[in-house]
This record gives sequence, structure tokens and C-alpha cells, in this order.
Amino acid sequence: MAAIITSLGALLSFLPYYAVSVFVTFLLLFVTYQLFFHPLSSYPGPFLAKLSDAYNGFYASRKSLHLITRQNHLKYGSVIRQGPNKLVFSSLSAFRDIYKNDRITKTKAYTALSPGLPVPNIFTAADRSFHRARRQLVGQILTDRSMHTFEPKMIEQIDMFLEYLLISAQSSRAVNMSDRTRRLGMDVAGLLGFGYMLGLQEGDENLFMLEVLDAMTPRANLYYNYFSLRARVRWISVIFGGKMRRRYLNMMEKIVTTRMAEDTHARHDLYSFIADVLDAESGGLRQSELWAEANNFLTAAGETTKTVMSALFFYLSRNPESYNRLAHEIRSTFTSGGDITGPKLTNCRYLRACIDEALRISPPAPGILWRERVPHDDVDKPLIIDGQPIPPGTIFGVNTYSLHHNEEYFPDSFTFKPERWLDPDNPEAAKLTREAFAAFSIGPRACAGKPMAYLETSLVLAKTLWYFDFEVPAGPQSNIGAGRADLGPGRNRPGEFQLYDVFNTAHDGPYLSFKPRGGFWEDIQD
Ligand code: HEM
Repeated sequence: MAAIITSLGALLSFLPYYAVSVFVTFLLLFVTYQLFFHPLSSYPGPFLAKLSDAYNGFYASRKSLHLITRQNHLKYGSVIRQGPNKLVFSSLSAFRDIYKNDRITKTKAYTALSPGLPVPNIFTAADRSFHRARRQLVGQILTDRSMHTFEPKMIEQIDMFLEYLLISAQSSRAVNMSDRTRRLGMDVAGLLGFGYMLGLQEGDENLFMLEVLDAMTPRANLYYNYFSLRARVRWISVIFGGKMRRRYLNMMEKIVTTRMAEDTHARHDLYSFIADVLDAESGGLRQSELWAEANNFLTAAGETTKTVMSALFFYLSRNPESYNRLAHEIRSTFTSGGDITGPKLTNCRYLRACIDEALRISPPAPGILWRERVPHDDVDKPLIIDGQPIPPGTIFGVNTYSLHHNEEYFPDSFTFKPERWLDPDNPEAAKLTREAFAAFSIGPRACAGKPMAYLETSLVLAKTLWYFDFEVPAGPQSNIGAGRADLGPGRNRPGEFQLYDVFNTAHDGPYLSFKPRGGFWEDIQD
């Protein structure tokens, strides 16, 4: 008996060693498989990314996945393996092959971007026929014609934005453009979505909504890029994010129910188009289709335009030639601030080129729009992207920031050069510029809100330049928003507006000083 106990003891004392050797053997086999036998093993990429999506998760948590992806393209080429079963492309042909392809759809990871929503919405839906129907429905509020109807309401909000600039100018205070354009963007989104006045431009009562988004969006983007992590650590959000989130959701409920108390067609807003079609009752409002669309709409419309407007203010304030040319275009096209309206702005070609150039250098959605084959795709029919056959089970995409800084399509890609969009001497180059422009994506899942984004940005820039001159203030505020060597790799260019990739983007600055032009400002005070 004693002998048995002794040998059992000896065996147990070796147990940790056995466990370690099993683990090491398993690890070696796993690494060997990933590096040499996996269907994507022939693609180059960072060593750690081939082993785990934690690589993407790490850079997503640092809000710099767009930067490291571009660096990886520079190091490894136009196709990289960035994730055990992920490929990222940076060529124009891959961009077309992926996003204009019926055999390809969004991945499940998109559900991480709309956390807590019980049913798919226009943005997250992977099923093509569901998406098509939803796009037709939601798209009605975003057409050019609908924007024309909504424009006076949008202009009322822009007038408030201008009033704030005037008050700041009169008290010699520089303005943080990220803050003001974000408040404007969300107020406009609340009105177009549900006729609701969020009042972020007027006061801070609802500012917590932006703070909740600041806390939630980076986490959602982490899970979007490292999807398997989500199931493991969901409890963290439940425990730590609960209170804030509840407050946000209560506010969303107030927005929607306030609107529901009115007649469906009382306003020109998203609600008036979807209320009669989408269910809002059977499982309770927060479980409903209407809820899923409402929550998506506010951020899709509100959290994107802030970036193009802030970036454009940044680049104009640092590029005097572009500033002067644009100011001249606006000031010679219009005869008064009230004359500046959407239809007339379409003739301002330089303004459009400036907007596109800001969207190119600093895209509001700078990351990788992950895609996969549709379920039940014919596995015997090869899926070819940029000449490469893609093994089943692969997740792939183009990183917009890398495509926009691919020197093959955009030479001198970090220089703000609106002229590249207009080049009459080189129509081929101008064509290539347009084709490789990915800010709104392309194909059936391209941005539905493009007309709204251009209208809002054009009105804001044109009206601001009509009423004001602006410049970078002296002192420490002058370089907020600009690149600096100490900000880390890829963030060293003083002429580049710094984006923090959270699927859409977080940013700060630029701070600008405004000076009213002549007596035009009196219109704003009226
Ligand atoms: C400069 C501003 C904007 C940019 C750069 C932008 C960019 C994008 C991009 C890249 C996508 C595709 C996302 C993907 O495939 O995962 C998208 C989708 C979408 N955007 Fe925008 N967006 C902007 C403004 C807006 C606005 C103002 C709205 C108004 C509600 C909007 C509504 C949508 C919707 C509904 C979708 C989903 C479309 C679908 O899947 O059918 N966007 N946007």
C-alpha cells in the first residue's frame, strides 16, 4: 500500500511537468499549423497576427489599427495576412472585387458595432434580401430630394453653429472644431431621425450621450476586430458599463417615444418613413426593429460628419493657398449668407474637391470593412480577389486609410491637394483618384447618407467662409489635432489631422480663431 502511495505521489509530483509538456507540444503544433499548413500560410504578414486576432485587438484598443495596417502594407505588400484567417488588401482592384460582389457579405463581427440590438438593422444585416428591403425603406429619408426638404431645418442648426463662432470671435476665444462639429452633427441627426431637438449646441444637458459613445464605441470596435473576445468578456460591459448605458438607452427611448406620441407624418424625418412598416410593439420597444434602426441612425448620421468637417477646418487652416482659393470661390459665387443653399453649392467645384481631399487624407471610417463569402456560396466556384483565389472561411477587406495613402493612386498622399480632383491636364489621373476613393465605400453596402454628408459639410464650410476668416491661434492650442513625433508611430506628421480609429473616429481640435468679415456677421445676430 505504502509503495502504491509513494509511486502515486511521485506521479503527481510530475503532473505539472506533463501538463507543461502537453501545453508546449500543443502550442508548437498550433504554431506550426498556422505558419506552414494553414490555407493562408503563403501570405506574408506580422508573425503574431498569423497566430491570433489578439493582434488586431491590441491595435484596435490603441485606436491605431489603421496606422499599423498601412505600415504592414508598406512592409509586406498589397495583400497581408492580418489575423489567422484574415486577409487585408490595399489595391483598387481588390476594392472593387470585394465591395461590388454579390457573393460577398458583411461578417458577423458587425453585430459587435450595434451592441445590445436584438435584431439586425440596415448597417449590420448580412442577409442580402433583408438588407435590400431595409435599404429601400431607410434610404427614403436620405435621398437628394429628401435633403432638399430637410435643408431649412439643417440650416437653422448651422446658424446656431455660426452664432457660437461669432460669440467666440467677439470674446477672442479659440474654438475646438471637433467639439462644435460633433454637437452640430448629433443635433442634425436627432432632428432628421426623430424630429428631436437634442440641444447639444445650446447646452450640456445631453452631453452625457457623447460621453457614453466615447466609452462604448472603442470597445465595440475592439470586438469588431477581435470578435472571439466578445463572448469571453461580455460581462465586463454588463458590470462596468451598465449605468452609463442605461442612461443613454433611456434617452434614446425618450427620443423615440416623444416622436411616437405625434402623428406619423407630422414631420419630415426617418420615423415618418419607417413607423408604419417596422414593428415597435410585439416584444416591447427595446426589442423592436424600429429601435434597431433608431439607434443606428443617430450614430451613422451624427458621428461621421464631425470628422470631415474638423479635418477640413484643419487642412484649410494649414494650407493658405487652398484656403484663399476656396474663400474666393465662395465669396464670388454668392451675394449673401442667406443665398448659400444646397442646390447652388453644387456649382462650387473647388469646395467639393476640398471636401473629397479631406475625406481622402482623413477618412471618417478609416478601418477595414470586414467581409466574407455569403452562406451557401458555391464552394466549388473559386472566389478571386485581386487575382488571388480566396480559401473558404477567410475573412477579408480593404483598409480605407491604406488605400487612400497608396501612392500609386494618390501621389504625395499626405499632402492636402484638392487640385488632384480637378486636374484638367491629366484626366486619367483624376479618374484614378475618383475610382480609388473609398470614404463612403462602394456597391450595395456603400454609405446611404452620402447626400446628407455632402450637404451638411458644404453648407457649414461655405457659410463659415462667408461670415468669417479663420486661422490657427498662437500658443499651446495651435498644434492640438496635428501629428507630433511623441504621439507614436505613424503620428509624426504635423500636417496630418490625427484620427483615433474606433470604426468611426475620435479626434480633438483643431482649435481655430475666427474673425468676422466686414458687417456680414450682423445677419447671424438677427
Ligand atoms: C462623411 C460622412 C460619412 C462617411 C465618410 C460615411 C461612411 C460610410 C461607410 C464607409 C459606410 C459603409 C460601412 C460598411 O460597409 O461597413 C457607411 C454606411 C452607412 N452610412 Fe455612412 N458615412 C457618412 C455619413 C453618413 C450619414 C450622414 C448618414 C445618415 C444617416 C449615413 C448613413 C449610413 C448608413 C445607413 C449606412 C449603412 C448602409 C448599408 O449598409 O446599406 N452615413 N457610411
